[in-house]
Amino acid sequence: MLNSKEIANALYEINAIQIRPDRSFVWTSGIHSPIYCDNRLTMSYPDIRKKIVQQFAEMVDVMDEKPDIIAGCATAGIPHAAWLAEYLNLPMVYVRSKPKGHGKQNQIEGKVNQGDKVIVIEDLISTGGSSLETALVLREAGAEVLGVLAIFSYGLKKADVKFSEADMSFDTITNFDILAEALVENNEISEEEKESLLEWRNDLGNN
Ligand SMILES: O=P(O)(O)OC[C@H]1O[C@H](OP(=O)(O)OP(=O)(O)O)[C@H](O)[C@@H]1O
Ligand SMILES: O=C(O)c1cc(=O)[nH]c(=O)[nH]1
Repeated sequence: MLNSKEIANALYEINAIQIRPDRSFVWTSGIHSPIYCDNRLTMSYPDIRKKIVQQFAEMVDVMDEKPDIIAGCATAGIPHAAWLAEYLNLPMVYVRSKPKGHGKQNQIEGKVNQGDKVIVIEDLISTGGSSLETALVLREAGAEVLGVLAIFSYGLKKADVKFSEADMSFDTITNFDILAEALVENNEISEEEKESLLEWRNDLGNN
């Protein structure tokens, strides 16, 4: 069973979550945010990264189709993809955000054959732009992308829309609603501050 709350609490405990009410965090999409979730820190905690891999493995286990390859989304998805590929004893590739400007000009590093079934691993989904792009690059290369799995999602409606328009599925271990509740339980934010963060997210998702 997915342990969404345990992973949300773990992110809080390793200080992966920072709050700035002045919205001075700038996301990759250009959005100015009052919160930043730095899942890269999980690399430094073997117990937590092992739990994350186990959660991903459980998600793969219940999928109708099984992957031939695990793909990492550059850069923060790459280590988790590597650990999952190792755990499942599967080949791994990673996908750059754009083709390399020298050498072989690759965007996909590693070997993907026509028709290979691939699962994309990402650390976090905000607007979904980065992970969906990774999945589409693999699809364009002839892979059958079974879906995107990520540690965390903000639950923005625009990400849902984007994925559904591309006929791509995604799932995450934990999400913003669960994290916000964990922050209240840990006395990091008040119930009112939680409501205000959720309202900010809901407004953002619809714009
Ligand atoms: O869903 P999105 O709106 O695309 O946002 C999420 C992306 O943003 C972060 O990556 P970042 O661009 O900071 O690069 P990194 O992975 O190299 O750290 C994160 O790791 C995701 O890849
Ligand atoms: O959208 C982003 O760029 C983003 C948000 C966030 O909370 N954490 C992160 O690593 N990236």
